[in-house]
Amino acid sequence: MGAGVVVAGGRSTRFGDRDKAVADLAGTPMIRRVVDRLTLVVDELVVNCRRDQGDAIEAALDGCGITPKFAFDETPDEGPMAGIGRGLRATESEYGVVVACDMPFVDPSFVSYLFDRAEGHDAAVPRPDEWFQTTQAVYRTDAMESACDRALERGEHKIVEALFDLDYVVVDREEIANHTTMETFENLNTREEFEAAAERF
Ligand SMILES: Nc1nc2c(ncn2[C@@H]2O[C@H](COP(=O)(O)OP(=O)(O)OP(=O)(O)O)[C@@H](O)[C@H]2O)c(=O)[nH]1
Ligand SMILES: [Mg+2]
Repeated sequence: MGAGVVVAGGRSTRFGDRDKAVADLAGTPMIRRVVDRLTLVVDELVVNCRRDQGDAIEAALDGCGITPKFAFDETPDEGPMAGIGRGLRATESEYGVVVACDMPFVDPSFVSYLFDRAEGHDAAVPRPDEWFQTTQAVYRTDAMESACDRALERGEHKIVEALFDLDYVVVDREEIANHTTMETFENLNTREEFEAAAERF
């Protein structure tokens, strides 16, 4: 097992005037759903967010299986890659799974499979289509943390720019299909998507 790093420092602009991380999704804050799935397969938990989100997220996670460690953004709004680097830096494990706070269907058994696939490499990243699912991927914590720093120094903000600096394993569409369903990657951005997803819990 390794660390779970939940990235939650976004502004939820497509969602509206509230922080989607703690929005009530069929009776449970969305981030709590993510964390409750992750705690089945990690032994350490870090939440990355802005300092002003801390109290609400801490309340949403009250009583969950693993007491979260908070890794607040040094500078807000630097993008998810900065958040990933910040979160990974706070971990103690060799490997960590990064999951966005808006992926409430994340499949714990698939996360566990990603940890196995990353062994001996710097990362295991699903690629179900042309896009890498960098916010549901396992990274060697120290390697990705420094790759994020280097990318930021180069003025790059895309998570793949950090990934491309690493020895990474691609988990392709067929391999994904053998271990989970596409639902694991579903991320909720708008209130419409959120309300439609709530019906499925
Ligand atoms: N730390 C940090 N995390 C971020 C930042 N931007 C996005 N994220 C996180 O990255 C993940 C994916 O981001 P989005 O789906 O775009 O979420 P968002 O930015 O809150 O929402 P939009 O404003 O609608 O784009 C979410 O878990 C966000 O919380 C940021 O600037 N800093
Ligand atoms: Mg965004």
